[in-house]
Amino acid sequence: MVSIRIFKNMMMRDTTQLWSLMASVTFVWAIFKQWFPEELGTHIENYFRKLGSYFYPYITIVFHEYQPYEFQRSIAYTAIEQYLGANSSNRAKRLKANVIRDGKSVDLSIDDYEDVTDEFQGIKIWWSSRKKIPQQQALFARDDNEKRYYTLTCHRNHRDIITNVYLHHVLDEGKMILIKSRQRKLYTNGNKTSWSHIVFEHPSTFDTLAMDPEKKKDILNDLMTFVKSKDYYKKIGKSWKRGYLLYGPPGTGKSSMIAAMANFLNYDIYDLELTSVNDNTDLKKLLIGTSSKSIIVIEDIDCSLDLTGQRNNKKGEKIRAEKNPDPKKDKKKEKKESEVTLSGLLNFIDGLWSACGSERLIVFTTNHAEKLDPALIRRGRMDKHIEMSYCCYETFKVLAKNYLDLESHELFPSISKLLGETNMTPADVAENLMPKSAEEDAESCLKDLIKALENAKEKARLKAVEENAIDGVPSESGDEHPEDTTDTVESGDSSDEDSSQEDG
Ligand SMILES: Nc1ncnc2c1ncn2[C@@H]1O[C@H](COP(=O)(O)OP(=O)(O)OP(=O)(O)O)[C@@H](O)[C@H]1O
Ligand SMILES: [Mg+2]
Repeated sequence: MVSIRIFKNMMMRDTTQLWSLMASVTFVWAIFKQWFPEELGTHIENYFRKLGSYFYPYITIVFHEYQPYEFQRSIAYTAIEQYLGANSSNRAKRLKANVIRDGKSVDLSIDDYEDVTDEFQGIKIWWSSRKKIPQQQALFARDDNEKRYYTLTCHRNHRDIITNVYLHHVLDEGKMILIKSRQRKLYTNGNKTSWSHIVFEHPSTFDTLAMDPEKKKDILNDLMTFVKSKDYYKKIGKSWKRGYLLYGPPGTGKSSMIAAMANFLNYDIYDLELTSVNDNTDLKKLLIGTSSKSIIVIEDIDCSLDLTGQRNNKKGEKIRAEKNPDPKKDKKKEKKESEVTLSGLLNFIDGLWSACGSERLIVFTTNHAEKLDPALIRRGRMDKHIEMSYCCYETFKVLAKNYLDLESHELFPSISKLLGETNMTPADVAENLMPKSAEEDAESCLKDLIKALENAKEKARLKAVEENAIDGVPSESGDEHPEDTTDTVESGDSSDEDSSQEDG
């Protein structure tokens, strides 16, 4: 330990001495250079450079905070700042603190003029944090004009490993730390061509999401494989993106699943409201403006986009009809607004989408997968189709655990039976499981649910009787299996067979 410290001090002292010697030689040479013919001057300079590199076996790489003509902070500088903050905070003597996440955590980085060492595969690396202060800075001026930079110094024998391996390691790790510590954002296209955002703090996670455990595991595996597959996508010549189609009746957890995905991957969400986008050009502008590590969501795709290429804006129409009773005006507006087409969206997914940015998920949701054009949801565009279905017993067990802290109860078998006989969405089951007053205990919540399931079953039965009567089919009242829609219970496949599929 002591010997390492002595060596380090020697190294740093030698480095400093050699630097000052080199600086003096450079200065003297700058004075004398003008007296030599140009060609001879270049020869002498090259000779000195070789001689210098013989005596000074170190190389230094500089990372500036701002690159010339760039207004954004350099990504490399920011990543190094994070890396050094995380890896040297117990070795550096002075650190800068930045409070993030509404004061809940502190982000550390090494202070100006601080030197720290790092070790990589047995190689020693010296990092320094420096800044250049403009010569004429007002006494109390802010430090906006100060030019900060990091220098990395290492032995020239290790040049290849440092530049090809170590720097990648530093940048990747720095970026990972940055992603973990940053506040995630939910972007919406309030303006026609730009995004506005708020902090994304949806509490949904894969733990709180109730669905068949096998399906959940499959989705988690798919997401984990995706995030680790940068090199694989490159190898197969595909852009690093993946499309998900979430389909199922309202209240089955499609939006909750998107929030859980974002929380799991630490991604931002871009919630794209197609009905407020003017045309394909604006759509492109918006999509190009998205950043990597994000999920681009288009909810209710069947309501936002008509498959003939014209939009069928149900929500928009309703609002317009209320606001603007003049049908002519309405038509005009409709014409103006109906310029985002299916082909525009497909072109984007296939063309620009593939060419710009990476590490993005695009998620479509719909209540009616059968209405969607097969071209839109074919593999390659929507790679994974996930059905969110009615509450089955497995789903109920997750909800009971989350809402009531119950893993088993004598009423569970009755609930399991009823769930097999009628369709109820997880949203409705969750609502029934939630205590409505401080006095209500877990058992009374389960009883509420049983009552609601029995009501739903009865409603479905009556509806079936009614429909059969209209069709002229005599029906036996009582024990037929209810399969049709009621007010609170949606029709559909209540089977919990895994319908999510994955491309090869
Ligand atoms: N699978 C689920 N797991 C846990 N909670 C759920 C689930 N499905 C629904 N919920 C509850 O119901 C509420 C509504 O669910 P969500 O908005 O995710 O449904 P959706 O499928 O997106 O519906 P829609 O098609 O109407 O948009 C959620 O806030 C959540 O509390
Ligand atoms: Mg939804």
